[in-house]
This record gives sequence, C-alpha cells and structure tokens, in this order.
Amino acid sequence: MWSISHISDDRTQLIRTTIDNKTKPLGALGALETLALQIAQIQDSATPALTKPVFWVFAGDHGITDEGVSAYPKEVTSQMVMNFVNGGAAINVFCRQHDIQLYVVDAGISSTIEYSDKLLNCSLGKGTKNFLLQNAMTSEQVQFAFSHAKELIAGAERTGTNIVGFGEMGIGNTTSAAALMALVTGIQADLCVGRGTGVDDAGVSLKAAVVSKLLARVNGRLDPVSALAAAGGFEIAMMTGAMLAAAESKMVVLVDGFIASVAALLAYKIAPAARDYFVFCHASDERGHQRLLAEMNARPLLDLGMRLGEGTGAALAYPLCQSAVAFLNEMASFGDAGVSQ
Ligand SMILES: O=C(O)c1ccc[n+]([C@@H]2O[C@H](COP(=O)([O-])O)[C@@H](O)[C@H]2O)c1
Ligand SMILES: Cc1cc2nc[nH]c2cc1C
Repeated sequence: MWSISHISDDRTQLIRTTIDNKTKPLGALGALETLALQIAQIQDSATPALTKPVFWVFAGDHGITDEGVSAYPKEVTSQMVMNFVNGGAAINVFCRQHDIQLYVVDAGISSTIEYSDKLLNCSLGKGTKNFLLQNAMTSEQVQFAFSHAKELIAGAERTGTNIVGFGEMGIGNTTSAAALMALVTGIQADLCVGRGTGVDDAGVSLKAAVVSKLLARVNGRLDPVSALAAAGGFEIAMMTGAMLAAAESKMVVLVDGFIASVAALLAYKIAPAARDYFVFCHASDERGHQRLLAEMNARPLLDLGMRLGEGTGAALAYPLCQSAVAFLNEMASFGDAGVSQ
C-alpha cells in the first residue's frame, strides 16, 4: 500500500560542506545543522524551502475511558473540538502565530457536530470500543483511517504544502497509545503508561493494569495494523496513515508528543523509510515518551516540560525548521565574508 523511499544521499556531502563552511565554529549550530541537512535531504536540494505549512488535529473518543483511566470526562473531547473550531485552543494560538493552516478532523468523536471547511468529517464511528472487552476497531476501520489520511495529504500536496504537522485530541488516548507502544515493542506495560491529563499514582497503576490485561487478551505482541485494531484510537490510526502518506509525498513531518510519537512508531514499523521524514519536535513530560523516542533513535528538538498534545510541540518547532532552512540559504561562508577559517 505504501511506496516510501529513503531520503536522498546524493547531496549529503555537498550540504555538509556548505554547512561547515558557514561563518561559525564547526558544528556550532548544533541540532539546527542536523535539521537543515535532513530537510535538504528530504527535498533533495541544497537550497530547500518550506512552503504552505498545514496542521491537522485529529479527534476521537475512546471506549477505554469506561475504565476510569483519565483525569477528565470523555465529554471534553467534543468540547475541545468546538474550542478548536472557535480558535481558542493552544494549537490555534500557535498556528496563528506562525501562519500555519489548521484543520480539525472528526476521526470519530461521539457527539454530533456540524462540519465546515475547517472541521472535516472523517468519522469512523462514535468512539472506539472498550479494548479490554473486544477490539477497539475493525481492521476495515484501520484501512478507512489510512485512506482518509491519504486524501487529506493529497489535497495539501496539490496546494503546494511540503511541511505538515499532526495533533490529536482524545480523552483516554494516552492509555490507548501506551497499549500500542507495549503491543508493538514488547516494552513492559508500566514503562509505557504515565499521568496523561494528570491522574495520580493510583491512576497510573490502573493504566498499567489495563494495558497488562489487554496484553493478556491478545496474547502479547502484534504487528502495527493488528495493534491499531486491538487498542488504537481512530485519531491515532489516522495520524499513522497521514505520516505514511506525507512521507510518501516527501514532506517534512513534524512529530508532536507521546501520542503522535506512537503513531510515528507504528508508521516506522509499517514502512521503516518513513522515519527519514520525521522531525521529532519535543520531549513530552509523559513518562513513556523518552523510551518511545529511543525506539526510533530520535533526539527531540525541544524539552519544555509540555504534555498537552494537539500538535502544540510540533507547532513550536516549526520556526526552528524555518531557522534551519534560513541559515543554510542565507548565511555567508568563510570565503564570502573574508573570515579566517
Ligand atoms: O502529547 C502528549 O505528550 C500528551 C501527553 C499527555 C496528555 N495529552 C493529551 O491529553 C489527552 C489524553 O490524556 P488522558 O489522560 O485522557 O489519557 C489527549 O487529548 C492528549 O492530547 C497529550
Ligand atoms: C482541557 C484539555 C485540553 C486538551 N488538549 C489536548 N488534550 C486535552 C485534554 C484536556 C482535558
């Protein structure tokens, strides 16, 4: 289904030399140098440009909330969707600040809402099933999620977008994400769960027990698509598909926090070359995130103690991508500036 090629190595030496010849001590722009090289490789160009950034916030409800795994009621998912539509959430603020186009996607929330050009209907159902009792969704729903996501990316590509970010909103989704992480990596349940929206120690233990029960129900590890069917969220399945589709279209993919990184892990397990297109934007405060990033050998750009989701960490990293491209294109070399090397 996916045709994703590794990023080009053709110009790597040329770009490295260009970066090293800029008027700065060798390596002094640190992670920004790695980022500039990655973007240049993605675009197979020594003079990359970022055009028409687009973010999507995928929202979905989770049957696992019946187990009391979140600090907030599940109604908050739909209420926050209206907040996104009205422009009042953190992600709205950061997208406005950085001129990023933002769309909200109903991936499968339980309430009925009015769709518009900014609130898109990709609903796969009125929330997932409680994954302790049965699979969260069917494998057909996973495939629908992937094809909806592919269409969203194709639409953005047609309008000239080459950098995208994905956020999510779903009360209960840190438990779903932790379950997916455990299912595809084999990492033990208590290392995958965290406080999410702010549960106490007993809540964290409950989440670990929920994930352990799920592992017992499905008899251990699963491939990424089966894992999504077993314990996924509609928004996580759609983010996974969108990351794969964006990699297929050679876009820069801004990866947000814990839940988005689980989607990135699934995408990477489905098509390892997709990893080349991922910019890991921030280290979330969610406990399993460091361990998850290590699975992908990822070093995040920012560490701000954030744990909000919505794509907020990714939006904050967008100007760093702009800076990386700008220094590569605009900084003088030692030769140009007459500075001794
Ligand atoms: O992105 C993160 O790292 C992150 C970490 C903790 C919580 N969240 C957000 O909080 C919600 C899920 O938390 P919970 O406790 O309901 O599982 C969901 O809407 C996520 O966007 C997000
Ligand atoms: C208010 C609120 C906003 C959020 N945004 C993403 N997850 C969230 C969870 C809550 C509870």
